[in-house]
Amino acid sequence: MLETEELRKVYKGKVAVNGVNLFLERGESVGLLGPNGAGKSTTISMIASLVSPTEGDVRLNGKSVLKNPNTIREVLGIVPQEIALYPELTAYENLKFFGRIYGLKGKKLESRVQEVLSLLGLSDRQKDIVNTYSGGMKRRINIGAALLHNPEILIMDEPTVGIDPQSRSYILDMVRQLNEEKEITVLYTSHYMEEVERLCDRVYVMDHGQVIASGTKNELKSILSSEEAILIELDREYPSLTRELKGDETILQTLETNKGLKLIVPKGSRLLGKVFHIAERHEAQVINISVQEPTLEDVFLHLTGRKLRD
Ligand SMILES: Nc1ncnc2c1ncn2[C@@H]1O[C@H](COP(=O)(O)OP(=O)(O)OP(=O)(O)O)[C@@H](O)[C@H]1O
Repeated sequence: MLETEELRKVYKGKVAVNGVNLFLERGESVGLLGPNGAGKSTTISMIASLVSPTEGDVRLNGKSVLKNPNTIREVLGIVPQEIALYPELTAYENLKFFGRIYGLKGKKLESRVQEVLSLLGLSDRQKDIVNTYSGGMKRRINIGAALLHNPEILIMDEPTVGIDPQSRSYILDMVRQLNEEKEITVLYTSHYMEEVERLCDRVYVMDHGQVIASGTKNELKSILSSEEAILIELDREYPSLTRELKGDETILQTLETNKGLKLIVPKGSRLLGKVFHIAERHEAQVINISVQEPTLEDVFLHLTGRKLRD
């Protein structure tokens, strides 16, 4: 349905996107995962015809979007990272304004605004000015603005950054519902791997302007079929213990987490006992120790040597 061909963007000599090939089949929910600065926003801005590529093209049902930018604007809803609303207008007035931009009028506009408000769970608050809303509610209206014209494809640029857990959960459920029930094709950009794991059938992993891996979640995780993670929860930080584990040749990677340490080890290496013993030697108080299957975060770490969020 939608594909990019060797998309490239250079800003004043700096390469932001470097030969990206993506495709989306109708009805799919696809994740675009990568750290800050990976080139995700630039890629989707080119897909939406908001930024012109230095090289490459975007094709919608086989036709060049560069040559016919209006074709994509009609079928695409794009949710930008920044809130783009009029703070002194009510939610209802904002949505009416955006609906008119899409050419909706009269009863059709009114009923579509009410449908979208209900989908957003904000019908009760529609007469309140946007300035009085929480960050999460503003985000929901921002999403609503992209849905008014009933798009076939929805592209979202990190729609849950910096909002409360309740709104986050609401947005994730809503995106799932739009994809599964309304059959909207979704491209979901995020640096939260757990969101991509929850929402998306297929994932592209981007870093430094390039796609470094792609596939279904299981395909990506199978990259790590020879590894597993040991999670150690500690009562506090133990720098000398961390140093020793980082220097241990049988441990592939040692990462500090907010609760303790995560060790990537060869599968079946039975290092649990040894790790426990080392912790004991450093008089570390172990609250919990467990073995975990790889996550998409681990896949990213394996491919780049870095965490998704630094
Ligand atoms: N308008 C611009 N002018 C110059 N450089 C830009 C511009 N937009 C993006 N860049 C640069 O291109 C690179 C990719 O940025 P982009 O915003 O696409 O990444 P991202 O993966 O979406 O990251 P984030 O999650 O922080 O938005 C970055 O190095 C960024 O500084």
